[in-house]
Amino acid sequence: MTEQEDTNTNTWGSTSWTRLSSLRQQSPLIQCITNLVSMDIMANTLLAAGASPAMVHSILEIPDFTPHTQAVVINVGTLTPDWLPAMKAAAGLANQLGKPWVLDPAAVGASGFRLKACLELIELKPTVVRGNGSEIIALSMASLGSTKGADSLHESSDAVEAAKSLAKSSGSIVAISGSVDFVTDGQRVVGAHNGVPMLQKITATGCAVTALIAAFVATDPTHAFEATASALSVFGLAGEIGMGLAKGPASLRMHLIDSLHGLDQETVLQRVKITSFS
Ligand SMILES: Nc1ncnc2c1ncn2[C@@H]1O[C@H](COP(=O)(O)OP(=O)(O)OP(=O)(O)O)[C@@H](O)[C@H]1O
Ligand SMILES: Cc1ncsc1CCO
Ligand SMILES: [Mg+2]
Repeated sequence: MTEQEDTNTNTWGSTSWTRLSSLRQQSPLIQCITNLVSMDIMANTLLAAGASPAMVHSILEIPDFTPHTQAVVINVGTLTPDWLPAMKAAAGLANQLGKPWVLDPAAVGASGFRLKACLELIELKPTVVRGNGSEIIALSMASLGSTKGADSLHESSDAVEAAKSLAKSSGSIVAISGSVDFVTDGQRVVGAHNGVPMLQKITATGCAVTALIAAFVATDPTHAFEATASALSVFGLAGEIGMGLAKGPASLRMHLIDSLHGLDQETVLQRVKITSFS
């Protein structure tokens, strides 16, 4: 994999700023069917960015509620059999209504039950799939493989070929988080370089950035690739600024949310770093 000359950095800065400002103006409603660990940080990340989160996951509410949303996030991090029908109903309805939906295959390699559920959800055509390196490899190979629960045993760069193959077979944009966050549609590959390693020491930051991807895509569903890379970069940038103020993971969590809320145009234009790979 070769990194390309950095000529598009300014374009990506302005793309990221346009997406973040649209998000703040439009304040899209994002339905989150997510794991029990992630609910708080996911809702707070969406609010800080300018979106409206709603943790609505009963199958009885989906026919009334999902049509009013601008995007849906589905995360299998604490999946039990009773939640799966609601996830499928929401994903199916989003698909039918032409709304973007994003899958987070959290800890997909942990069990056959989770893997089968994720493969069934992929059949419902997510707009974007975002996982860490181990999750994308497990999902792409449809195998339990090496995993450490919700944490990754792989570098994100180890999963790029798996991500390209998953993107081609599913038609989804696939994103891998890690030291560089890669995004591919099966042909193009870009890497978002923003972020700090300490983000891994706060639970569910990956889940939170998946929800931010859904919110960015909601503001421009026809450019899901660009919106996904922008969301990953903006979240990483908020982490970098937050890290400058933090003493450890707990205060980083607070400063991450504050920094996302306070991001301004100059900072985004200057510091977003997204490059192309081939
Ligand atoms: N080594 C690293 N350097 C910089 N940023 C990182 C690094 N590893 C992860 N990140 C960032 O941390 C955030 C979470 O990514 P991670 O890959 O840890 O997700 P995850 O494993 O799915 O997390 P979770 O399951 O806890 O939600 C992303 O914004 C990612 O860019
Ligand atoms: C710790 C943990 N376990 C299942 S989901 C989750 C949150 C990070 O994905
Ligand atoms: Mg995860």
